[in-house]
Amino acid sequence: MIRVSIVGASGYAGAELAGLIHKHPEFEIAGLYVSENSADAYKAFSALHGKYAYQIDRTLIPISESQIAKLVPECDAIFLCTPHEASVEMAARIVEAGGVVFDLSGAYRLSDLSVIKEYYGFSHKYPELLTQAVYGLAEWNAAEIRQANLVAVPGCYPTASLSALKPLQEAKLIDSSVIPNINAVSGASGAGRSAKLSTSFCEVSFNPYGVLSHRHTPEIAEHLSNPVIFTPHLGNFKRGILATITLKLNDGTNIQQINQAYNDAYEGKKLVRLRQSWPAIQNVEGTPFVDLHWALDEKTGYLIVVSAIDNVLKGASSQAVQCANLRFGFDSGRGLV
Ligand SMILES: NC(=O)C1=CN([C@@H]2O[C@H](COP(=O)(O)OP(=O)(O)OC[C@H]3O[C@@H](n4cnc5c(N)ncnc54)[C@H](OP(=O)(O)O)[C@@H]3O)[C@@H](O)[C@H]2O)C=CC1
Ligand SMILES: CC(=O)N[C@@H](CCC(=O)OP(=O)(O)O)C(=O)O
Repeated sequence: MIRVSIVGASGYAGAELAGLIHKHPEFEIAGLYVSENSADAYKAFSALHGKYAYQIDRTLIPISESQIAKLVPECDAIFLCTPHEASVEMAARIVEAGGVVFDLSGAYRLSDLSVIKEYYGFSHKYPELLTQAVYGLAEWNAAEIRQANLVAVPGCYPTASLSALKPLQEAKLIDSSVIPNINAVSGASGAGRSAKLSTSFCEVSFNPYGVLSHRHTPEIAEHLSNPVIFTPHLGNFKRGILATITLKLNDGTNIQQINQAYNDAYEGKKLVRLRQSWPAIQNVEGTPFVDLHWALDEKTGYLIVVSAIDNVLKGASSQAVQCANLRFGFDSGRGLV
C-alpha cells in the first residue's frame, strides 16, 4: 500500500481527500494534520466530518511548517490541502527532504513571479522550485505527472475551463483575435470551511466576484497559452461549478472538426464525459467527472461550451488522487470510478 499524509485534513478539500484515500484500493492514510495552533488540534476527524463516523477513526495532529519534513520518512506522499502561503513553504521543505508532494493550493501553479505577486499578494520564495513543479491537469499532463516530485493540482475553475478549451486550442480551432469569455458559477464550498461573512448562509446570493481580478485568470491563460476573460460567480448552493464559455472559431470551422477535437482529446479518458445534452451540476455533484457539451452558431462562427465539475472533487481532491495514481504507476481513475 502507498501511505499518504494529508495536511489541512479538517478543511473541505482535505476531508474529501481523506474519504477518497480511505476507500482507495492502493493507498492508505498515514496521518491527518492541521496547523500548529489549530482550534481542531487533537479532535477526532469524524467529529468534524460526521459522514466518516465509524469509517475513518483518526485524530487531527497539529504540525508546524518547520516540522513538516519529519513526515517524509513516515509516508510515500504528502498532500497539502492548505492555504497558498503555507503550501509555498511546506512543499519546498518536503521536496528538499526527498518527499513527493501534491499541493492543492495555488502556490506552484504559475511560473511568472510578477504575476504571482500581483494576484496572490506575496513574493514567491522558491522560484527555482516553480520551474520543477508539474501542473496536475491529469488528462493533459500525465507523462510529466508520472515523473514529478511536486505536483501543483489545478484550481477548480481552471479545471472546468481548461478541460473545455484545451481540445480546441490543441486542434488550432480558436480564433486568436477574439478572447474566449468564461462565465462560471461555484457553490460556496469553493471558499473553504472557515467562517467568513461573504459565505455565511444569509449573505450568499448569486453574484459575480473577483471581476477582472481573479487569480484563476492568469492560471487558465498560462496553461491554455491564450488570454481569457474570466468572471466567477458565487452561487447559493453548496458544491459544484458550471462554466459557460463563449469563443470565436477560425473562419470556416465546422461542427465535425469540433467534435473530432474533443473525441481525439478525450478518447479513453474515463473521467471526462462528452455529453449529448447540456451539463448540470446535479449530474457531477459527488463525482470525479468533467461533463462537457457544446453548440456551434454557424451564422457567427461562435461556439458555446459548457463544463460542469464538482469543485471539491475534480476541482481539487479527486484530481489530486488522479495525479497520485499516475505518479505511483496506476491508471488515472483507479479508486475513483
Ligand atoms: N474548496 C475547494 O473547492 C477548493 C480548494 N482548493 C485549495 O485547496 C486548499 C484547501 O482548501 P479548502 O479545503 O477549501 O480550505 P479550508 O479552509 O476548508 O481548509 C484549510 C485547511 O488547512 C489547514 N491549515 C491552515 N493553515 C495551515 C498551516 N499553516 N499548516 C497546516 N494546516 C493549515 C486548516 O486547518 P486549521 O486552520 O485548523 O489548521 C484546514 O484544515 C486551498 O489552498 C484552496 O485554495 C483548490 C480547489 C478547490
Ligand atoms: C467560491 C469560491 O470562493 N471559490 C474559490 C476558488 C477555490 C479554488 O479553486 O481554489 P484555489 O485556486 O484557491 O486553490 C475562490 O474564488 O477563491
